[in-house]
Order: sequence, then structure tokens, then C-alpha cells
Amino acid sequence: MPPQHWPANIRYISTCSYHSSVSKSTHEFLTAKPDRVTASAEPAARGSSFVAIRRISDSNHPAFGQFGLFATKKLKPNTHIIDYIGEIHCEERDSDYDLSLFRSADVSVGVDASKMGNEGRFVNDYRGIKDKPNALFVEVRRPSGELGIRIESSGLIKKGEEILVSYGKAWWQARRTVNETEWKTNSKISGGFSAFMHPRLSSKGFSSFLAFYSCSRVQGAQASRSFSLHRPQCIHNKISRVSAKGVGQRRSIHASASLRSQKDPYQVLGVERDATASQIKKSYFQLARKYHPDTSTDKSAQDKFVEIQAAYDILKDEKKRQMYDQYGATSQEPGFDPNAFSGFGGGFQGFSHSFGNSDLFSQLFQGMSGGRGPQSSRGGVEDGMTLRMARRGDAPISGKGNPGDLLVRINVTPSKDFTRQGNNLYHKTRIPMHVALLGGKVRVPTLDGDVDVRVPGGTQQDEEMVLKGRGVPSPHGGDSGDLFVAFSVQLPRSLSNRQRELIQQYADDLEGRSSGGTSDETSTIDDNAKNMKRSSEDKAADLKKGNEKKRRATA
Ligand SMILES: C[S@@+](CC[C@H](N)C(=O)[O-])C[C@H]1O[C@@H](n2cnc3c(N)ncnc32)[C@H](O)[C@@H]1O
Repeated sequence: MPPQHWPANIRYISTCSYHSSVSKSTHEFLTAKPDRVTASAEPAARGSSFVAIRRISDSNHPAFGQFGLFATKKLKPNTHIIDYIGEIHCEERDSDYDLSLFRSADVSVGVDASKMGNEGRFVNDYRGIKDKPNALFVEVRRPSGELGIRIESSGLIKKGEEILVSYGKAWWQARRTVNETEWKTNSKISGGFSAFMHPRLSSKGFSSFLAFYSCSRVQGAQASRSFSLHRPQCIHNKISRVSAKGVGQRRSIHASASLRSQKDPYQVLGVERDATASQIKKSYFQLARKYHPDTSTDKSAQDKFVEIQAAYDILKDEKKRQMYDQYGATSQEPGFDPNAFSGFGGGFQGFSHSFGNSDLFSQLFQGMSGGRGPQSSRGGVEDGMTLRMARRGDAPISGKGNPGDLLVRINVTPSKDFTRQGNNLYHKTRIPMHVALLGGKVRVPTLDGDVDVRVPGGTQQDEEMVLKGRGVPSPHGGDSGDLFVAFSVQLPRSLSNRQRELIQQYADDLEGRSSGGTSDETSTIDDNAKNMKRSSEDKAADLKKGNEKKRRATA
């Protein structure tokens, strides 16, 4: 029976439902039968006994008019209040009730209670209501083996008090940002933890979010973990605010020890070297299920789970796998570049390859803030783009497992030389009138330094010349863009007498008149203007005379 105030258009369910977007292997993983039931003898999914849905009638409440979840009795700290029940799916959804359940490099699972769920869907965020939350989302393996999320009290909750959690700063930031402007162009979004899926993200935003999330998420899971944890030491896109020194220090704590101790991924996953992608995936899911720290009784489950993740990380990625096959474990080290010293790094990848092992972050910082780092400026990165550097993020809070990913949000400093459209660059160069008329050379900046460009005689104002391949390299490894050079013809503001005489001759010649005399003074722009006026008056007079002649001849 649905509880009081349950909305008629939403299905009330007491156990999670699985959407068709959840693949068989993901489903198996999410519902893994534990080797041994470790959880207490609590009900499979706690229902409504501790909570009631109430309409928010306080006009000062930010969710005024909506509903909230209230305690029906006094709840001690760490009480399992209610499970968050909804539809488990692997889709990108536009829902404010979509809680993030599990995320790996290639699957993202949410529990969405927008169309079906239980009372848990009515829990509000504490912001604007209380100083801090009194409850939190906790990930659990239910006694049935099902992976789920429940709401637990973090402190004492009085009878009648609203149960409030934290959705995570990132969720609110994303929500605000998405409402205000497009995600793509926003550079203010900081990473951070978000319990809910970010609302209304474009595909691009969504994948960025996944990456942000993977930085925060504790991998190599513990039996239960807080979903409201915000990890301030995570560094995302705020590179420009952090000193190179500070960044370097932080980084050194989490140097890629796990990478260095990497075992043969084929052996770890128990597959042949020529295994297909689906064989690898299958084996990964089997092993991940077997050694999941929540359910496995194996003492070394945690370490094995981490190894399995790391191995899969390489073998699921065609490029990484190819590199591993060719160059071995070193190829997975940060900064490894098979084409070292062979010139440009090749766009996106070149960017990450450009960092050596010594001090990745300070180099990164220099590259980013200077904006002239050869790899970053040639790498084809764009303003607002996020570079993901696998496992260069923070270490798991548990101390075990792979580090998260480092996401670097690029803020490209505008260039004074170029404007950019896609991979093409535009540069406007001034040329003197005589060069425009007679032809010549002009020095033009390019990403590789200044070059001489030949200007053809008779070049018109704003005419463009294309320097093929001198634009920005494609971040995806394709052709570089072009550099378009637009010519701006500069007219002299003043002429010497001789120059004026010559121009006059030119004008007379053009207009079929004999040359006039000159004075000894240097003409100014005003003189020129007067001359121009005079010359057009002359022209008009000539025309009049000509017409007169014509008329007479006709008559
Ligand atoms: C998971 S639902 C919570 C239940 C919701 N109040 C209802 O009646 O359906 C999340 C939505 O509740 C609202 N909400 C929750 N906490 C809020 C807060 N602190 N301030 C403003 N709105 C809040 C927002 O509209 C948000 O999208």
C-alpha cells in the first residue's frame, strides 16, 4: 500500500526494479550473491516505518510546496532509516530523483525514483534549511546480495524533524549551471562529489560528470560508504587557482604506485593474449563479482579487486591494449610516449604524453597557466574542454584501490595574434598600400613562429590568404586546421610632396589627364581631403564636358 501523500502518477515499489538498459553482466554484478551473508538480519529493504511524507508548508523552506521526508519517531545516529528504492538503469536520464549507484569506466548505474520508488525519493537536501544534514546516503550490499543505497541518520533525529541529506555541492552547481548556461562553455563548474546524477546534462556534460565522479568515488569498495562525503583535496578544474607548488605536493602523495606495481593484465583477468573484447569483459565481470570486497570472504579480495580493475582498464581500451602489447607495462606509465622526441605530440594524447614522470602537476600547471606550453598550445585543446587523465586523480579514501581520474578543465587565454574557429586560426595583418598595389612580403605569426608571406600585387582590403595546415592540430588526431591571413591595407595619413606628386601622376594617368604641379610643403590629411574633393570636382567637370561633346556630336 502506498503511504499517505504518495503521488498517484508514480508507482510505489518496495524493491528495486531493473530497466532493460542494465545488461546481463551488469545485472549479475549488481545482484551478486554473496559467498557468505555478512549483513545483519535486517529486512531486505526497509520501508516506511520510520518516515512520513509531508508537504512543505513553511514558505521559508526552499522546497516550499513540494514534499519532504520526516521522522515519525526519534532516530538514533547511524540508524538505517529507509532504502532508496527506484528503477535501476544504465541510461543518461534527466531526473532529479536519479541517484548514482555504481560507476566504472564503461558503465554508469543509477537508481531513478522519478517514475517508481519509495519514500526515499522525497528526501531533500539540507541547503537552505539547516546548517548540516542529519542523514546520509550509504551504499550497501543488501542481505540478498543486491547493491543498493540506503538513508542512514548521521546524528540524532527528533520525532517530526525533516530528514535532510547532502546531494553534493557538485549536483547543485551543475543544476545551477545547466539552468543558467550550457555546460560545455562553463568553466566554473568544479568537480566534487554528487550523490545524484547531475541534472539535465548534455552527453558531453554527462561524460565529464562521470569522470568527475570517478575522482571522488571510493573504489575497491568498503562494506558501506557515505554518499555525502565531499573530498576537498580533489583537484579538478581549478588549476589556475592552485599554486604549482601546492599541486605538486598533493600529487606526490598519490604518485602512481599502483601503476608501477601493475601485473600482466592478461594473467590477472585469466584471458589469452588474443582474447576478444567480449571475452575480456566477461572475465572481468566474473572476477569483479568474485572478489568484490563487499561480498567476498577472500582476505585479499580488496587487492585482487583493485588488480582486476587496473587490468581491465588497460585491456578494455583498444589503444591502451595495443600499447601494452607493443611496449609492455611501461606503456601505461604516465608520460610514456612511444614517439618521444619525434616532434609534436599529436593533439589530445600528445597533451597527456607531454608530461614526464618527475612532476606531472607542476608541468601541467606551467603548461596550462602559461598557455604557451608547446604541447598544450598545439594539442588542439579548446576553451571549456576537459582533459581526462586516467588515474591521475586522488587516491581512494580507504587508502586502497586505484586513484580517480584527474580532470583538467581548459581555460584558453585569448591570443592577441589569432582568433580561432574550430581548428582554423585567423590573423589580420596590415600591409602598406604600395605592397597591396605592387605585391611584396609581410611577416606573419604562426604557431611555429613568424613566417614571410608573399602578398600578390593588387591585393584588396580584407582579402584572405590560406596557409594550409598552419592552424590548430586536431585533438582527435585528424588534419590540422588552416591559418587564414586577412590583409588590411593601410593608407598613408600624410604624403611628402614627392609622394603626392607621384600619386597625383598616377591619378592623372588613370583619369587621362596631364600631371599638375606641386607645392613644396608636405600635404596633410586635410590637404589630401581637399585634393580628393578637387579631383572629384575636376572629374565631374570632365564628365560634363564629355557629355556636352557627345550631345553636340549626336545633334
Ligand atoms: C529527490 S527530490 C526531493 C523531493 C522533492 N522535494 C519532491 O517533493 O518531490 C529533489 C528535488 O527536491 C527539491 N529540493 C530538495 N532539496 C532542496 C533544497 N534544499 N532546496 C531547494 N530545493 C530542494 C529540488 O526541486 C530537487 O530537484
